[in-house]
Amino acid sequence: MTRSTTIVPVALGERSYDIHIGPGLITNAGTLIRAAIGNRPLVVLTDSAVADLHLSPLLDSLRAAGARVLDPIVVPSGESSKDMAKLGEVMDALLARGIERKTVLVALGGGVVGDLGGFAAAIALRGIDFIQVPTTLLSQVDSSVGGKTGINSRHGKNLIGAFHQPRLVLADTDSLKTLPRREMLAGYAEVVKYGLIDRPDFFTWLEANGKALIDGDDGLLTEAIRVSCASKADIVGQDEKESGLRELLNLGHTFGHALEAEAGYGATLLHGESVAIGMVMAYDLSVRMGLCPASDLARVKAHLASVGLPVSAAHLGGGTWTAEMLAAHMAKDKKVKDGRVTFILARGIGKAFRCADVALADVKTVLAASLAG
Ligand SMILES: NC(=O)c1ccc[n+]([C@@H]2O[C@H](COP(=O)([O-])OP(=O)(O)OC[C@H]3O[C@@H](n4cnc5c(N)ncnc54)[C@H](O)[C@@H]3O)[C@@H](O)[C@H]2O)c1
Ligand SMILES: O=C(O)C(=O)C[C@@H](O)[C@H](O)[C@H](O)COP(=O)(O)O
Ligand SMILES: [Zn+2]
Repeated sequence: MTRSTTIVPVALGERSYDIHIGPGLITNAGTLIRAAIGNRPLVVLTDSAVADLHLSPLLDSLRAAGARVLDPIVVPSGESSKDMAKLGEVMDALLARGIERKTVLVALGGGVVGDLGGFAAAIALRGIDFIQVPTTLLSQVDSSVGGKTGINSRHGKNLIGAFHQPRLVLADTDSLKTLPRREMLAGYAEVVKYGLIDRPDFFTWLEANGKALIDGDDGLLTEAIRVSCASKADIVGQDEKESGLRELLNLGHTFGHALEAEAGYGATLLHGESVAIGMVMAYDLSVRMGLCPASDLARVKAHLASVGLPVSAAHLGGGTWTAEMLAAHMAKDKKVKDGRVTFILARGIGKAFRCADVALADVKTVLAASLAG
């Protein structure tokens, strides 16, 4: 049986790169990396869970292609590794290995390793190249593409970081076979996001095929990853540094990041879960503002719930969270301009748009409704 690879280009002038999507890419990484960037010293950053599952085949492949491979750097799994202390440890480990400007960091893992590693690469020796080898659905459809890198702060999500594009992305669909179901679902929320932003036909396709792809149907998964990456590449290609259009990729995140901040960046609430709840809130807000048909909110909610994603914040915080607490986090969003948060709202499925003219009272009503379930 042929195991074919799909390539999605990201067109960014001299920072352009390819996203390879398909099976067997980790075992073939050495050849693909050499073809893309030549024979350069490599250092792999990964997390402890991914190291146990996928690090050896990657290192074997890099060495077989003749690369000089420095000792890998392994951080603990999970969102808590996206912090200043861990960044310091990674920087120290990179410098201790004697990296040079031509050394390339290879981030093997989910969005945490990609965001942390990408930021470390952006600042090490004032910038070294990096390659993304995403191993979660979320990182294959979203975080490995587009060059947003960074860490969390006690002031909020991803508040410290840099735009730094990878030189290559290798999304090995075989790696998803070891991914826990909860993580598949979290990644699926970001897949749904693309349908809701501007691809209504994709959302309809997901309504029909979502469950099967989460269950691991290879063909459907590859197609969903391809469409997601193409959607993101299209937007990033037009607005690399988020001066406008790219803000659409934040659908559900203004609310979601507030939930994540309040939850404390741990396993209680995964990023994708917060995005699912946040997208429902964004549609709820759009309906309450008279912008979107209530039937579209119902469709979004029904689909997310049907695959097993959370659609309200009722289960979070043990009844102690308030709309005011969450609204305070939102004031630190990166989309704040002149003190006003730009919200990503929708006129329907696949009709997302940016809106800075939102009343705080409406936002608090939506938050309170979600907390009440
Ligand atoms: N830069 C961006 O554009 C962007 C986009 C979306 C999300 N993000 C960020 O990505 C992060 C979330 O990424 P994530 O959902 O991939 O989480 P993650 O990196 O924490 O990975 C999820 C869990 O799955 C494990 N894991 C990873 N690959 C595995 C595999 N193949 N088999 C078994 N276990 C595996 C990890 O060890 C971890 O425990 C958040 O910090 C979010 O803010 C960034
Ligand atoms: O790439 C983007 O742009 C996104 O907004 C993608 C999001 O899914 C992602 O979670 C991103 O990290 C959020 O960015 P932030 O700038 O709001 O921190
Ligand atoms: Zn996200």
